Amino acid sequence: MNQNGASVIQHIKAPFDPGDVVTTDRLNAYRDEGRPMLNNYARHAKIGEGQHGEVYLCYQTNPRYPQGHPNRRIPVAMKSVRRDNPRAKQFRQLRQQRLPTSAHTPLVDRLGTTEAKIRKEIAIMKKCRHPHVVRLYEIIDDRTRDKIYMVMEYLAGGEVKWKNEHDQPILSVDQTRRIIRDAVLGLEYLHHQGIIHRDIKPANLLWTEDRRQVKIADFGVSHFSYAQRLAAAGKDGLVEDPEDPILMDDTDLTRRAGTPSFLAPEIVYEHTNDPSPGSSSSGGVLTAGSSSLTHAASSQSMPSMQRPPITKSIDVWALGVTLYCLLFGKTPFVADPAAAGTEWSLYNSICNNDWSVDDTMGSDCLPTGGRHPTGEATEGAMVVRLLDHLLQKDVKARITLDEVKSNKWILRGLAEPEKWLRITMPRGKINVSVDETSDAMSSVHFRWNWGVVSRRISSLFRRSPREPNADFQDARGAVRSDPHGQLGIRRHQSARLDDAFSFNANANARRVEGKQRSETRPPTGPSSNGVRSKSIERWAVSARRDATRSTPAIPEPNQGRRGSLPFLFAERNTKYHTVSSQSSPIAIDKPRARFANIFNISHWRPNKFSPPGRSPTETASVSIAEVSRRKTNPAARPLRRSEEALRHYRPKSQVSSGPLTAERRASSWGQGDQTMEFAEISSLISSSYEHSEREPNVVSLNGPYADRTFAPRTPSRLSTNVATASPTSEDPPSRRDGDDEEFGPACLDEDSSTIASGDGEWRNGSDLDDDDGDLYNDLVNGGARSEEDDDDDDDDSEDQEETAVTFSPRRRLQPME
Ligand SMILES: Nc1ncnc2c1ncn2[C@@H]1O[C@H](COP(=O)(O)OP(=O)(O)OP(=O)(O)O)[C@@H](O)[C@H]1O
Repeated sequence: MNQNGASVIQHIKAPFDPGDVVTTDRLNAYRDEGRPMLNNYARHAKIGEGQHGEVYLCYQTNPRYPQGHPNRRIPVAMKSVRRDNPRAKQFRQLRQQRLPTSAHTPLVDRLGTTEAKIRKEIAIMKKCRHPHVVRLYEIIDDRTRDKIYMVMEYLAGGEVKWKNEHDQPILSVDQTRRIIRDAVLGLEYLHHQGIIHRDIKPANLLWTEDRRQVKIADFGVSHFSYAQRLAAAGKDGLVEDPEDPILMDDTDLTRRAGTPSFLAPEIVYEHTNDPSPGSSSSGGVLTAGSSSLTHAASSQSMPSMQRPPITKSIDVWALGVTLYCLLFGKTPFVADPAAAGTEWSLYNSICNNDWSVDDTMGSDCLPTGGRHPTGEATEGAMVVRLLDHLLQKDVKARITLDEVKSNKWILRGLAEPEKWLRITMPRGKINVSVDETSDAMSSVHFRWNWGVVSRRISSLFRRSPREPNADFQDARGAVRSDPHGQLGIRRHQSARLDDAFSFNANANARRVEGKQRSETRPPTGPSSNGVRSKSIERWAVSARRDATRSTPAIPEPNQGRRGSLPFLFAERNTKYHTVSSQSSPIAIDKPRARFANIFNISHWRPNKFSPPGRSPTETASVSIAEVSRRKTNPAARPLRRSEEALRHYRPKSQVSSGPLTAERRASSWGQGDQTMEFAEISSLISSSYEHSEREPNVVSLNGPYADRTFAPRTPSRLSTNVATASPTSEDPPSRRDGDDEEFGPACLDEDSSTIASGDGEWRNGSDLDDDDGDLYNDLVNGGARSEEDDDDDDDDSEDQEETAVTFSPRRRLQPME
C-alpha cells in the first residue's frame, strides 16, 4: 500500500455483499481529448477477444482526485458484449454456414441468446469476491444500446501461457505448483458459492501484473448450481425458494460446455467403450505426441454406460488437465489424427484411454519417474500421483478439491502449510436468495409503445372487479417508470451500503456536460436512512419513504427470507402491505391505483418472471392461485426439474417421493455448514501471511490476500495495488516483455476455444461480433443513433419513444400492523 492509496484503503470496509457490483443503465459515449469515453471510462487498447465480444483496457476517471493524482485514473478491463438482435442473428447464421469444420470451433449458440448468456455470466460474477477470482465492478447495461459492458478488475499479466512452439513446457514446476494452488483456492471458493466454472484451463487463469498470483476468469459457461448453493449454505443458511426463477436448474449441467480437451469423461460419457476408427479395439493407442506409450486405461475406464452425475468434479478434472498442460506442454488426451471425426476421437480418448508422462516435467526438466512411479517421494512421483487422482475417469473415485488442497505436492514449499490450510478455508454464511442473481437483470429499459398503452388504459376503465394480475402488479409497487423521460444515469445498488465511496453521479454528469445537460438529473440526495440510493427511481423511492415513515418495523417470522416475488406478493395479502395509495386495500379499486398498474412493464413484455410461453399476466395470476393452493396443501408443490435430474442420477431406492427439499438437494452435494464471515477470513488471512521469496504468489508480506481491499463498490474504490499498477501512463501496464525470459515466450494455446452446446453435437461458427460499430457511430455522430441501429433494437416496436424504467428487486415489503 503506498502513501497515496492509504487514504482510500482505510475507508474500505470488507463485508461480503454481492450487491456491490454497480449497475448503470445509461451509457454515454463521447470523446474526451480524442479518446473514446464510455461514461467515465476512457477506452485504451484492446486486450482480448472472446466469442461474444472484446475486452479493452480502460481507465476509470475518478474526479474525486485532483489531476495528476495516481488514483485519478484506475485501470480496469471492460468487456463489451453485443446483444442479440435479428440482424446480427441472421448475419451469424449466414456466416456459420460458410465456416469450415474444426475441432476447436466454439459452440455457443445452443445455450440461448447471447444476452441470456452474458446475463448469466454477470449474475455469477456478481457473487464472486475472492483474491483468486476476477472481480466484476460494474455493469453498463443501456437497453438502448447494442452492447452490454462489464467492467472488471484488470489483470495486466495476461493469461497463463504454458507451451512454446515446440510443445515444450515454459513454466517451471515451482511456478506450476503456485498457479495450481491459486486455482485451487479460487475454485474452492466458487464451489462454495454454488458455482461450477466449467471452463477451467490455463487460458482462463490470468496473471496479476507482478505475476505473483493468478485469478480465475471467464464465467461464460459457468453454472450456478442450486443444489451446490444449498449444500454450501448449510442447514442454518437455507432460505429455499423453489420458485426462484433465476437460480439455474441443475439439468443445465447436462449440456456440453467447456473446452474439448478439458472436458471430463462424464460430460462425454457416450463415448465410453466406443473404440474410435483410429484406435485399436482394445481401447486404442492414441499418441499424445509423446514418445511414451499411451495405453488403454483398464483401471480408469468409466464404470458403466449410464451417465454419471455431472457435478463440480468436472472442474477438478479440468484442473488435472491444466496441471498436465503446465507440466508437459501438451494436453493429456488428444484426438487421433487418423480418425475421421476428430472431436469424436478426442472424446473417445478422454473416456477410454490413459495418459502418458514424459521423462521430465516443467521447463526445469525435473524427472517424473514414469507413469507409475514406485516408492520414493520425489517431486515427480508426487505430481504423477496427484495427476492420477485428478484425472480419475470415475467421478466417484476422483479426488475432491479438499483433498487436492491438502495434497503433499500442493503444500510443498509452504512455510506453514497448516496455517495456510486454515486461513484459506472458504467460509461465510451463504443464503440462497433471489436478490443476488436478479441484480444482474435489475435494470430494465423499455420504449413506450403507445398503442399498447392506450389499449391498457381503456381496458383499465372497462375492468370493474380487480383482477388477480392487477393485485400482483400493485404489490410490485417498486416497479415504476418515469414517463417524462427525465432520468439521467441510473445506478442500482444495495441500499445497505454506506455512502462514503458511492459513485459520484454528479461528477459523472458534469463530465458529460454539454452532451446531455438537458436530460441528466443528478441524484437528489441521501435517502432517509442516510444512504444515498444509486437509483434515481423517484417514484419508487418516495413510495419506499412513505412506507418507512408510516409503518413501524415489525420483525417478520422469517426475516431472512427473500423469496420469489410471486410468493411474497401473495403473502402480502395476509401478512404484508405497502403503505401507499396503490396498495391500500381501500384504494384498491380507485382508478389511480389502476393507472399505476399500466406503468408496470411486466404487463407489456415477457420478463424474467414469465416462463417461456406464458404471458406475465398469466404468470402473475397463476402464481397467486398456486400460492394459496400450496399454502393449504404443501404436497401440491410442483417438482423442479432439478429434482427430476436428481432422480435420474441417484438410484431409485435413494430417492424418496415428495418434493425435493433443501436438505435432499444439499445432501446430493454433501457439504457442511459454514459460519465464519468472509470479512473475518480476509482480515485473518491478511494478518497471517508472511513474506516469502520462494512463494511469491501465495505468501507475501501484505500478500495477495492482504492487498484485498474487499469493498471497492465502484471502480473508484479499487485496491491500491490495482490503482498504482499504472498510475499515470497512457499505455496499458502490459504483459511485460521482460517476463518472457522468466516465463517463456508467449505462444498460442490452441486448445483454448470454448464450446457450449445443448446436445453434444458439433457445430461450427463464431459469435464474434463486429467492432464497436455502434459506439463509433455514436462518437462520430455526437451521440445520435443511426436509423440502422434503431432498426436493431426496435424489432417489435410500433410507435415508440424512449424512456426508462427501473426495477428494484431489493424493495422490502412492510409487515402489516
Ligand atoms: N479482467 C481481465 N483482465 C485482463 N485481461 C482480460 C480480462 N478479462 C479478459 N481478458 C483477456 O481478454 C481475452 C478475452 O476474454 P473473454 O472472456 O472475452 O474471452 P474468452 O476467454 O475467450 O471467453 P468467451 O468464452 O466469452 O469467448 C482473454 O483471453 C484475456 O486475455
